[in-house]
Amino acid sequence: MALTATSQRFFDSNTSPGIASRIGRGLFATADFGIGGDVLHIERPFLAVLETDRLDDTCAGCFGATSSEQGESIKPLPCSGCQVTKYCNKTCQAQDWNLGHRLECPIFKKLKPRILPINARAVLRIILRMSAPPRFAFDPDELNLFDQLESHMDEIRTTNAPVWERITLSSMAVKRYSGTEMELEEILKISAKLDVNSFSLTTAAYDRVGVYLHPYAAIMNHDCNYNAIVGFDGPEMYVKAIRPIKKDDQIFISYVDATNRFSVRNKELLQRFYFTCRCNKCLYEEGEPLELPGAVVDAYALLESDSASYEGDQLMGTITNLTDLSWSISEQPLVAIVDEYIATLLSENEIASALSAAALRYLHIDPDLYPEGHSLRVVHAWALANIALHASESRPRTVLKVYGGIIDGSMYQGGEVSVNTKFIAYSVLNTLVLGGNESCVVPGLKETIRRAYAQLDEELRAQGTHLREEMDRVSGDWAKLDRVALSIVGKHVKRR
Ligand SMILES: C[S@@+](CC[C@H](N)C(=O)[O-])C[C@H]1O[C@@H](n2cnc3c(N)ncnc32)[C@H](O)[C@@H]1O
Repeated sequence: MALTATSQRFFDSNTSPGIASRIGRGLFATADFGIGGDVLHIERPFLAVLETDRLDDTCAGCFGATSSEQGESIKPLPCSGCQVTKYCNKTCQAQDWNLGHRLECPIFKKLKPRILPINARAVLRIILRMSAPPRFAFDPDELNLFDQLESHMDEIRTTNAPVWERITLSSMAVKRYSGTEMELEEILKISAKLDVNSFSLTTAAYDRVGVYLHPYAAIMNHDCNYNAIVGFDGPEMYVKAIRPIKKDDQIFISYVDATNRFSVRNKELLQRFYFTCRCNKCLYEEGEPLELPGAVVDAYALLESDSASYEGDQLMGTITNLTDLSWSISEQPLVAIVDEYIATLLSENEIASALSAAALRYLHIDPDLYPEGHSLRVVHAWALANIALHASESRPRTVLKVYGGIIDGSMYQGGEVSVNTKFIAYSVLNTLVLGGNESCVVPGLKETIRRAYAQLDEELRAQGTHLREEMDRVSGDWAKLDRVALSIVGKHVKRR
C-alpha cells in the first residue's frame, strides 16, 4: 500500500494507511497536529468533475479559485473543441486538459447539444484515462489504490433500486460513447466505487460545485465525532485537524452532517454509503426515542422538499413552532432550518432580516456546535460580515426588527433598533484575522478574508474612523444585534 515517489509528488501527508479496528483500512497520523494543522494536502485530483448546472458559470480547471484569488468574478470561456467545459484562462484549460479533457473533448463535441450527466462524465473520464497511453493515464500507484477501494456493488444492486438504475444507465452510456472494450460489469463496479468513495467538490465556502475523488483520501473512515475536516481550494484538497491529533491516532472525517440526530445520520450513512456506523457517538445515541413531536417531523419534511420553493415567512413559522416546543437552537432540525432561513431571506433580498438570522447563527448556534476555528464557523462568520457589508452599502445604520417574547423569563417588547453594519462587519473580520485562533479554512479563503479586512480597515482609516475610539458604540451595537438575534427564537431560549 506504500506509495512510491511518483505519487508523493502530488500530495503532502503526515499520514499512513493502516488497519482500523473492525472497519477495514484507515489513515493514521504519523505526526502530532494542532488545530488547523494540514493532515493531508492533495494538489492534483485523481478526478474532479463539475455538476452539469455549473458547467456554464464555473471554470472546469480551477473551480472558481482564480476568481476569488483576484477578488473579482471571471466569466469563463468555452473550450474551442467541445464548447461544453469553460475556463478562466490558458492555465486553467491546460490543467483540465492534462487531467483528462483531451480524451473526452471529441466525445463531448460529438454528443452536443446533449451533455452527459455528472456521474457519466466522471466515469467516462476514469475509463478513458485507464486505457490511455502512459503520458495521459493515471499515476500507476494512484490507480492501484483506486483498484483496492470498496464498491458495495452488491448492496447497491440489492437494496437501492433507483441508484442501481442510475449507475446501470450511466455505465451503459459510458460503454457506448467511449467505445471501450471493458466489460459492462467492470464499468458498473467503477461507477459504484465513484458513488461510495467520492467527496462533494465545493468552493472554499462550502458551496457544492461537483464531485471529487482521490483514492488515498478515500481511505479515511467516518466518525460522527470526527477530528478532521475536508476543504477545497480550487482543485486542491485539504484535510485539516479540527482538534489536536496525536501521532498514531486514526484520522476521522464526517461523511454526513454530524450535527444531525442519530437516526438521520444513520439513515444517510446506510442509504448513501451502505454501512452502519460503529462510532462511539452512535453507540451512545442508539437508544434515542424514535417518536418525535409533530413540529419536528414537519420541519424534517420541509427540509426534504425543494429549497427553491421556500419562503422566509414559512421558515420563520417553522422556527417558531420548534422554539414553542423549547427545542434547543443548536439541535437539528432547527439548525438546518435557520441555515435555509438565511439563504431564503438573501434570495428575497431581505437583507436586514438575513443579518439578524446570521447573527443568531454566529452568536448562539455555531459556538455550541463547532469548536473554535472549525471551517463552518469561519465560513458563517464570513457570511455574516458580507451581509453586514452589503447592508451598509445603502445606509450607514440598518434598522432591525426585534420580536416580542420571553427571554430568560423576562418579557421583552417587540420594536426596532438600528446598528452600524460597517462596524459589525469590521469587528467580525477583525476577530477572524487577528483573533489569534487557528482556523481550518483553506488558504484561498483565509487570504480572501484577510484582503477584505485590510480593505475595510483602510477605508475606515481614510474616513478618519478609528475603531478603538468607537468601542463603546460598537459594543452597544453588538448588544442590540444580540437582542434582535435572540428575539427570533426568543421564547424560552436560555442564554449560554
Ligand atoms: C471510503 S471507505 C473508507 C476506507 C475503508 N475502511 C477501506 O477499508 O477501504 C468507506 C467504508 O469504510 C467503512 N467505514 C468507514 N467508517 C465507518 C464507520 N464509522 N463505521 C463502520 N464502517 C465504516 C465502511 O465499510 C465504508 O463503506
